[in-house]
Amino acid sequence: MSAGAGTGPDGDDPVVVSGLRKSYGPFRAVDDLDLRVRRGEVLALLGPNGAGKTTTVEILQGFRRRDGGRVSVLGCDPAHDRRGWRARIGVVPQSTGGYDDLTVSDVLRHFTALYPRPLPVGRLLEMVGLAAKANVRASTLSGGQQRRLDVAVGVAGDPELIFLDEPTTGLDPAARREAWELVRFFAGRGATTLLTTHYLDEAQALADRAAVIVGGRVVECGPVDRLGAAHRSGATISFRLSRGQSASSVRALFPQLAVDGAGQVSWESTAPTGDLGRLLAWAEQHRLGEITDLQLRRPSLEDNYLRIVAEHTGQPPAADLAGVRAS
Ligand SMILES: Nc1ncnc2c1ncn2[C@@H]1O[C@H](COP(=O)(O)OP(=O)(O)OP(=O)(O)O)[C@@H](O)[C@H]1O
Repeated sequence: MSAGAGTGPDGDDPVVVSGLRKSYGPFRAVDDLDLRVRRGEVLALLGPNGAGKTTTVEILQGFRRRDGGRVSVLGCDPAHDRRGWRARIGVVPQSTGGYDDLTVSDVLRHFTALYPRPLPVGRLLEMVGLAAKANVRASTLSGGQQRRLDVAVGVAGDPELIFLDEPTTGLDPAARREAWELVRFFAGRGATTLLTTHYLDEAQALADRAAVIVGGRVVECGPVDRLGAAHRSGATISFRLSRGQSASSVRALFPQLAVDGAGQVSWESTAPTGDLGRLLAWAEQHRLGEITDLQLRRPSLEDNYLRIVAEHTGQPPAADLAGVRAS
């Protein structure tokens, strides 16, 4: 990786954004957005369609002008970027291609020539697993191979900061896993990565932290496994009633529970250990033996994400819409 990131008033953080604003006509697409990406981390940018992710990222890359706010990327303002600054960032956009009749190695020779300290073409080919395709026309590559070439192009200059925009959209499961390995590979080299994705499993697998953008601002930012922790209960407890069994006695213990038409009982518990203890004592008292399908489920990143988005859009989470809540 290239050395020499400057340390300025924002310390060593490669990306520092505060109060960012951008409107399209009367519509405010980015509205007082704050964000920090720390050196060497993978930060996932999450948010529903139209939340303002692409607008923000393109401002950081110097491809769009902002209306207001402060932006520092590798110590520089992207609105006044210099050639040297651009060479230190790598961009893998959502779709590239269009390499026509060039071979894979021609494409990489072309892009590496644009940088002062590029990675050697042979090295790039090996990194992305395309060495065997070096002399093949890029236009004949499969979708997954094409995406790997896109990644190689994006990192040709050995960047300190990599922007990955939905890197695995359209890839089959095996190609997705390979793309993940590439992200890990560059993270392992010390690069900082800003990953935009709609896949929560991808964020979970790759990111150190995640920022959720809703309505043009960051509404939540933190370690992926703690996202939304401040706003949610501990776990969902569920079990199935036996045939002919009534929920009334257990409802006396847990008034918030819901029972669906199939006798599935569930409730959100803020104290799951205590609740489980009381449930087991209830089962013992009623001589129920085994409790059918007893489960304690911690919220997944997806549950937390949907809840955060719901809180900030006023829409119920999709999971609640799908589930049967009434008794
Ligand atoms: N050039 C433009 N002119 C007018 N409106 C735009 C323009 N670019 C984006 N918008 C609007 O700004 C809002 C934010 O768009 P943006 O592409 O930044 O969202 P996003 O979070 O990247 O969405 P997605 O997840 O669908 O890619 C959307 O309502 C979009 O329609």
